Amino acid sequence: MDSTVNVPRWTPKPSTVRSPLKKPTARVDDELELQSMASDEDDKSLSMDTVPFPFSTGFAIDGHDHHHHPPLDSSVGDGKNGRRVILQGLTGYAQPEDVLCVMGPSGCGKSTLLDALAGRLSSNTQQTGEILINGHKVTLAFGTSAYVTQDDTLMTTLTVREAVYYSAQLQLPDFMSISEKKQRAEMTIREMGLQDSVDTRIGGWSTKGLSGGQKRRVSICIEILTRPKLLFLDEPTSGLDSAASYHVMKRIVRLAKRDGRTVIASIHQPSSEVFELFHNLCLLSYGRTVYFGPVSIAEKFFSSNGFPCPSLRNPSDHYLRTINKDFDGDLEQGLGGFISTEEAINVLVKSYESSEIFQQVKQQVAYICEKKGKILEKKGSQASFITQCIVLTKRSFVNMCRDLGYYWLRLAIYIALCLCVGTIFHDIGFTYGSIQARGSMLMFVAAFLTFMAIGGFPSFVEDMKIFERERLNGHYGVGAFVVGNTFSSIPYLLIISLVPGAIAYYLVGLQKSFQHFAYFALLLFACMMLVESLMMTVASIVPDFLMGIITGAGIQGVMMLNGGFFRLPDDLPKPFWRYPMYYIAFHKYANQGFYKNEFEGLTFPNNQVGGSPTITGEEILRNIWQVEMSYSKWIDIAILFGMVVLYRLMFLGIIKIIEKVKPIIKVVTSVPPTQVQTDT
Ligand SMILES: Nc1ncnc2c1ncn2[C@@H]1O[C@H](COP(=O)(O)OP(=O)(O)OP(=O)(O)O)[C@@H](O)[C@H]1O
Repeated sequence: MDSTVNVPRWTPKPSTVRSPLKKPTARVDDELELQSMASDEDDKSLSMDTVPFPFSTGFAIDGHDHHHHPPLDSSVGDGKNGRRVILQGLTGYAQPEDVLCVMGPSGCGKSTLLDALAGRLSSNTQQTGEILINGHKVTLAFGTSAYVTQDDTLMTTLTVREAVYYSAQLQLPDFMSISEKKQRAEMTIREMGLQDSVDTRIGGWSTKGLSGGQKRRVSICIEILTRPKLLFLDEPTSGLDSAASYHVMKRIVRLAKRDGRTVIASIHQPSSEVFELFHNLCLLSYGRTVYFGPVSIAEKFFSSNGFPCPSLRNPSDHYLRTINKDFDGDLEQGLGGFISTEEAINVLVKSYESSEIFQQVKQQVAYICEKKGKILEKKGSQASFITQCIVLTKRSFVNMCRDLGYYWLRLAIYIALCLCVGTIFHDIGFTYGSIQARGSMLMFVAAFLTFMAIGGFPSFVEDMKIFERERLNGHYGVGAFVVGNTFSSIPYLLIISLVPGAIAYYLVGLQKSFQHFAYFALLLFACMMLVESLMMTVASIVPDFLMGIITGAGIQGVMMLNGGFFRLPDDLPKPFWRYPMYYIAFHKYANQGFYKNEFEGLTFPNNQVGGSPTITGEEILRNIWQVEMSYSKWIDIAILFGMVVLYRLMFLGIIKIIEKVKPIIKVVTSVPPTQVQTDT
């Protein structure tokens, strides 16, 4: 409870509702009313985290900056004629204890508005105008607000209880006991009506688990666990039946009321019961505001403009019917005959702009901004770094264990491949020909077995998606994610280095001592970790699974080609391939480590004419494979482990850089309002 702001409530009680068409009330009256209403709640608001959330983004449609705070505009490049406007000239606000409902036809810009408010617009979108929290500019991503996005990005292998409980451990403060965290998780699950499916796995494309509506509720559960001060919900009721929608929304409204939270929700088709739960309504049509104000007077606004709600129709259905021009059809306008939907929208937009409600909204925005409450702090997770690391390692371990595609399928294929290697190179012997066979076999293990790590890429991408969502909502830091992801994979990589490695090693009949096998398995493990780290780095830059696989395979292909087997090191063209690429490719160290481990100490018959009758392993390494003999095989393995650390740090660094650079790009690409107007 760190920010305490005493904010007057603006929304008039139903008895004091003024018709939008009545003469505007003087500002001083508003203030008096505000003050008196505020005093009713003084005690309560002083003890709560309250976050008035005025948003005022973009520019005036007529091009004049006639608002104290420029309104919102958001546009996106259409690839041909400059920019396409998604939102124009929106002004509004949201305040504690209230739920602001954003409604409009599909594609009207609801999600874009929520993204703009939450500071999450994609980089190809330009935004102008101001978004202020308590009168201050605040970046809302990374833990300052919670956002339930339209798509449910959840860990599909976990049960509902596990997903919510892990999340509780990640987000709730360390001073809360384990049982308190469990209790909070259970309570939130019950609040969202999921008590009957607590032990059901969430499920995804491969396995059916929860229904779409149940997943929606799990997503909401996870975000409301910490009772965030500012909550964005993008279509929280999609996929829910009307009763479930009502109960879910009622609980969210209760959360807002009881804890003084600010909630902004976009919604498609609220039943009349759900609609009545909202306080303020922001009705958008093709990026423009048709209405922003109390839900209770929206009906009057529509009827006064000639669009009264028929007696048996749900008001929200009526509003959407009136402002959806995607489908042809004329509307009846009062007694004035029929007009097209486009005209109806224009009438409503113009009427709203000249209405008293709009004046009040602007006054309210100005008032909240003048008051300048406390700056909304970034809270994020309150669990310590160590707790985050432990929980993420556990969660990721469970996920890897249950996701067949992550490691188990790879293990099966590795076993099959190693059986192939073991039978093709079976009992390799110590003939002169076995020198080449040994080299090829070891190179195959170093390059192709590790290459198969790209098979896990789809799972990496899923992990990254979940990370991105949780990171933006401030559930944990990048460092904890990297640690969790690294440590959870170690046991699996050890298994797939040991079991298939042993099959190949002993079937082929490489050096017999255990110490040699241990080195072989350890080197294979280091290579596997390295390739995984490389692929995670690729996933952080190319978070698309097809493009990522192609990129990862390409990088590895180049390294493999350049690792000193297909072209001997001395023959590699100097400027690029020999220096520096040969030293960057991990295959160099992998091949040389395997070769030193196998050839050192062995002697082979020499079939070369004119030479000595035998050739030692060291000579083979130096003269045939051109291995660097100035350091031991343990240095090769140490370099590989060093590369693992470096790649993991690169992974961490890239995520951090992307986080830092994205907002800068946004600022650089955003244009002043007048320019945007020209574009439109
Ligand atoms: N980054 C973007 N690039 C291109 N077009 C975009 C982008 N973001 C939004 N749009 C376009 O803006 C319009 C509004 O999209 P938005 O997702 O905000 O609509 P919505 O009201 O939430 O729709 P729905 O209710 O169907 O989810 C759409 O036509 C969409 O194609």
